[in-house]
Amino acid sequence: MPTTAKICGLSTPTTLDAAISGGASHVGFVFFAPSPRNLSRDLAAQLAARVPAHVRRVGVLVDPDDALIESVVDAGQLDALQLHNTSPARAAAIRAKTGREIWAAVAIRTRMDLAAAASFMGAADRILYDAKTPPGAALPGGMGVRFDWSLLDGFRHPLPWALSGGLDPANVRDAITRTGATLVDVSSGVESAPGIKDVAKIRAFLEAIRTA
Ligand SMILES: O=C(O)c1ccccc1NCC(=O)[C@H](O)[C@H](O)COP(=O)(O)O
Repeated sequence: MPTTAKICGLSTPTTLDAAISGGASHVGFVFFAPSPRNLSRDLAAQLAARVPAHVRRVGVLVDPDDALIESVVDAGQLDALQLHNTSPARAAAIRAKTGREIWAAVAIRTRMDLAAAASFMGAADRILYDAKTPPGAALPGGMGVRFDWSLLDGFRHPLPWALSGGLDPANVRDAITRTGATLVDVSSGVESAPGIKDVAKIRAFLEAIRTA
């Protein structure tokens, strides 16, 4: 099965267009104030309008309250909500309330961290295995941290899944070969500085997965 990609943290028309024309299956919009990729509702609406129907819009949220969800889901025309630091019960409630596909981010550093994935059965539609960011870090994702992919060896995935954390144009082919991921997610690996996406790196990443 060919691998597809979500380019996360897009915030300009030019870089969004590069992700779309390069073949991304998903584009990610971050709604988390401390992030350099945080979008206002209005900018999200402008960007969302550029996305063709075959590309899915994923909103990235950190244990969001109802007000934030109500503010961004329609404005960003979000097809899926990627939830970080959110309990299974809350994820299930958000899924019931919005009717949107739910991706549960599970932060991985050790094999024991994988156990959390099963707790999202019935609450989420997909697990995003992401690297655990360092204690005290400002963000739970988007920091270019990679986890040991061998932790996934032999793991019985409880749900469809995607691989994330520290991917870039140079390592994504190995990541796919090593883990068998059919969906990969990248943010800082296609940036020139935090929050600044780089068109050439986006193209290189998408080209790399096409030839994986
Ligand atoms: O990217 C952010 O700023 C962000 C902020 C708050 C929660 C999650 C965030 N990103 C989540 C993502 O989906 C990233 O693509 C993922 O963590 C991988 O990031 P990277 O290691 O930089 O490729």
